[in-house]
Amino acid sequence: MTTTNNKFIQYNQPNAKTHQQHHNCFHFATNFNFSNQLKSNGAQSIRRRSLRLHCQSAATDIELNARAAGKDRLLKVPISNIRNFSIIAHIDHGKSTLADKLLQMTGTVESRDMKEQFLDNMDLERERGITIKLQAARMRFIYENEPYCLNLIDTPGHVDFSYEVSRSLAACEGALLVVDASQGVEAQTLANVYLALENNLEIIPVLNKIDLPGAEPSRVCQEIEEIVGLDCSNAIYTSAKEGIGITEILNAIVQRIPPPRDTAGRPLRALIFDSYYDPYRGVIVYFRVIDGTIKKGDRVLFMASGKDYYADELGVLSPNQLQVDQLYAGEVGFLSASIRSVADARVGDTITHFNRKAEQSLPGYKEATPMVFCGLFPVDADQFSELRDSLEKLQLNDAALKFEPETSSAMGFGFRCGFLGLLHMEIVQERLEREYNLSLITTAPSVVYRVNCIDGETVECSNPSLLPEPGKRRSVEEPIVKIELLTPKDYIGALMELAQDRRGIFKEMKYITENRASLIYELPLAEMVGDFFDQLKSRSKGYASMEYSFIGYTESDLIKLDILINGDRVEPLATIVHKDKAYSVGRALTQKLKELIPRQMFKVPIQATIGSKVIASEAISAIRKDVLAKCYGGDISRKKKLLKKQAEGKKRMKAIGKVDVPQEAFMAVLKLEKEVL
Ligand SMILES: Nc1nc2c(ncn2[C@@H]2O[C@H](COP(=O)(O)OP(=O)(O)OP(=O)(O)O)[C@@H](O)[C@H]2O)c(=O)[nH]1
Repeated sequence: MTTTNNKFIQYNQPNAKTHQQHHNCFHFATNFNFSNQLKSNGAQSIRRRSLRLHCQSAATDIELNARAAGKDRLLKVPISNIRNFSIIAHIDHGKSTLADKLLQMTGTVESRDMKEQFLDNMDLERERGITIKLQAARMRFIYENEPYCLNLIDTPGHVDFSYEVSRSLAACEGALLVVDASQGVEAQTLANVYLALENNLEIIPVLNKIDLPGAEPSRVCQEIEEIVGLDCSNAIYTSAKEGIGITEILNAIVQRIPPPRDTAGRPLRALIFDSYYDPYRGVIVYFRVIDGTIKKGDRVLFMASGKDYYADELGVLSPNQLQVDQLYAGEVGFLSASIRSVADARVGDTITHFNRKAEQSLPGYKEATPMVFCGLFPVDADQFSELRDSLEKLQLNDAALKFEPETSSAMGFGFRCGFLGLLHMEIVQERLEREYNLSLITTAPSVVYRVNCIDGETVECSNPSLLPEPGKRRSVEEPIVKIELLTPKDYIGALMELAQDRRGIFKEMKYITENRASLIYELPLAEMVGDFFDQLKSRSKGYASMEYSFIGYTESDLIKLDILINGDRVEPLATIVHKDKAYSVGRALTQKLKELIPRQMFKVPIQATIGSKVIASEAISAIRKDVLAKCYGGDISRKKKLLKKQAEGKKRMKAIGKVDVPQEAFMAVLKLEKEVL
């Protein structure tokens, strides 16, 4: 890279080293990181193939122009020609398809080998069809014969990661609000728009999927105006799939989104919006320079973690990493500095110079707080140390993952792990099983309770089996969330019933359009962990959407329900329930366990208890070996003798026998019948 002056930056061809390093990065990312650039295009690479065919026949002048520009990695733009933007959308409204199309139209992504590189690493995201982590891509676009640099900062599409969404929005000046024209505004669209408005972003409404027969872009425009209060007179109608309206979007980004402010002379402040761990280079930090400039080799300080490093590598994402010597206010790039764990360079932290510190860090930094906990135990006890190593490796790349050893007489040695939410939990579990080949038993997720003890101490309890005895506790508080449900009016009743069943407290209902209503409830997080979302979807035939945020702790009448199998207390099956539901949950849980635990050679009683009081009980009858099979007809006394002998044998087996409890049984509490809850 050569520098001209502090407003003009020129990037030369990437050097061979960068390519090699980059290749390594992708290769190893399979094991340690499936996020970031992998997502950038990998998840959509299959779709992209079909898009490519379309493009070949429908290339416009602008597209060809942009493609030519994209091939040329030389980039020299003044700050007034930089645009930083994000795409916000509800899941499945077409954000990834559109991002793909933008990359393609600007010639940023086109070579086939790159697709192949991306292709195989994305199993988890591809299967789930969701964006898990964010990433960024730099595009070059020619507008009125002038080159522009458009930085797309992607956002994850799930509420578990809303903090990351807020940080990536804080790194932008504008956002495309993509709404499916056949569906309309959904809860998550709303939540993300509010985040964008909080960050003062210029929002460009984009009505996608206009190729669908059911698309009603003008109705949806009206809906956006009514609900969000956003002027939609200049909304852009697109079909990301068919490549319609893409050029209009690129033009609008240049015309409507303001360029970054030129604050290159100030002390350095760069906002981290993503980071991931690369086993060779350490943590790779993605950031947006808000103020000042950063040079390769600079000694930088991460203000929240207090750690300092020398920036060994500095570069831009196009979307492959290209090294540069310097980045200025307004630009988006990456750095690596042999950082050992993402915890040292967290999303939301501010990078400044060690020797010329910024006075204040950028606002909005938050530590990730796990909301949901569960126990992870290796099926094979020998895998305990492997499990610990794998969790440590995952943690290098995931600052939100927490874990500590847990021992249980029923399960042996394992770990109690904390996650941002249920999706985060599932991702970690799946990665442990797929990438690290571990076979795990997972216990039912629990939230963190706050127990006020009689001795004045307050303890946090994320493991139901460790809830202090009733005699020791004064009160128990549980986390409460505020949920907003958006639903067509036909399902209001069904959803109200659901929220009320889950101890929800009704707060507000309003019709946002003639046909759709918004319902606001406050309800315990514990009631949402589990099948709440599935229930929401099934009761609304898939039409309702939801968004939630944590609001605080509230005292509740909670008790611990224990489960005894064959007379033994099984700690991982203990659960904390509201007093009013204890009996019905106890009954349902014992029945469910009876279904799930296979029959043994002996009779197995299953009991639910509160303290020492049994509140429900079931029994799994024994498998009876047909000891009479060999007695053809004949003597009754001989038969009786054989049966008696069998009964004695079984008694022995019961005494020494061990019940095999399958994995599903540990999740039984999440699968209780609707009427119980
Ligand atoms: N008919 C039609 N389908 C589209 C269009 N854009 C996207 N889709 C389809 O809609 C589905 C969801 O698109 P995605 O791009 O994965 O949606 P997303 O918003 O990125 O979803 P997440 O990654 O989960 O956040 C895919 O099956 C796309 O092929 C469009 O313009 N028209």
